[in-house]
Amino acid sequence: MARPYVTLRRDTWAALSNHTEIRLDEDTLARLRGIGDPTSQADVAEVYRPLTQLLHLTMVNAGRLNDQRNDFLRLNVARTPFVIAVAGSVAVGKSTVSRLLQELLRRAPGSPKVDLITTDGFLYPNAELQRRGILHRKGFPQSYDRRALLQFVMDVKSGSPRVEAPVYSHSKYDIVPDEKIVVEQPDILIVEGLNVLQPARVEKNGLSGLAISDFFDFSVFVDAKEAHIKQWFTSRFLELRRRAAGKDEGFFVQYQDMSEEEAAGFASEVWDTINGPNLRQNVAPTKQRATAILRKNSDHLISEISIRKV
Ligand SMILES: Nc1ncnc2c1ncn2[C@@H]1O[C@H](COP(=O)(O)OP(=O)(O)O)[C@@H](O)[C@H]1O
Ligand SMILES: CC(C)(COP(=O)(O)O)[C@@H](O)C(=O)NCCC(=O)O
Repeated sequence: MARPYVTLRRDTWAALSNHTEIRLDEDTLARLRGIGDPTSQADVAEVYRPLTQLLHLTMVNAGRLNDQRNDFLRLNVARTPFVIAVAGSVAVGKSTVSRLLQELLRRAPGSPKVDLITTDGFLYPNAELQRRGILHRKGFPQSYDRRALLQFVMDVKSGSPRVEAPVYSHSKYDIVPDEKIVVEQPDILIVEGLNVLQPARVEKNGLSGLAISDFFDFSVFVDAKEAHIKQWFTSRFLELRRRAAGKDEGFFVQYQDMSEEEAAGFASEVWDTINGPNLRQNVAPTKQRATAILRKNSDHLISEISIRKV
């Protein structure tokens, strides 16, 4: 049976890259890594350099096609941003992948302006989630203001000069009122989030039939076995709790009185009741929609890469 993907082992993938020097110094890499994420210089060279090259060639050719199409249509419009999505479970390491791609793409020929936004800014505030009875469903598709997110991506992709996105704080566990991220005509926009590859819903009114994924030029799904991701989630929870020790503000203060075992048990329960079901029901089923799938083994090491060929 024909498959739309070509799947390559890491060493075969690494050999595709020419030896253009895209390097990150150790301090920069340390700044980009998420909590508990061991991404190394070897990963940059073997996994992210070929991915950056593939992204860059896709971008250059998409830009050319757009220019020619606009000429044909006699449209006098500027080039609009190339949009890259990064999808995958909670705690799989999307943020590290997104921040690395941002940094590496900034170093690509022409030094493009690369902005990054996370979809958590479009979560409904806790008070609204509570009103809807879905506070225990944070991260599920229905916990986002999907219409506002779609409008945001359409506005950026259409070349609007200035577009604002709301901001979520993990430490407050809520939307930060009055804080905004401003996106001003980047060459590349990276959109990171659990549900970015969800297909369109059929709505009764308004923007029916469209999803943010209709505006992506390239998408990456970060994949791993659920048992490993749960382990990373639990370790991160314990680490964040440790870091909150002695502080009197922030979401993790409430877990200070628990023993390590109780805290691990609590994280495991959050996984089993919220993030695990969300992964299985909503996130994992969108994997095959991605242009690239990065498969991680138990150590976060990317061992296999699949790329859509048709
Ligand atoms: N409770 C938290 N407190 C502070 N930072 C957090 C918390 N949960 C997640 N993060 C950070 O937020 C980012 C997004 O986390 P998450 O949505 O789980 O995606 P991923 O781990 O795939 O990047 C990561 O950089 C992570 O380290
Ligand atoms: C904020 C998130 C929903 C992820 O948001 P994303 O940027 O992927 O849209 C997730 O990281 C999270 O914190 N889930 C919380 C589940 C819970 O503890 O209720």
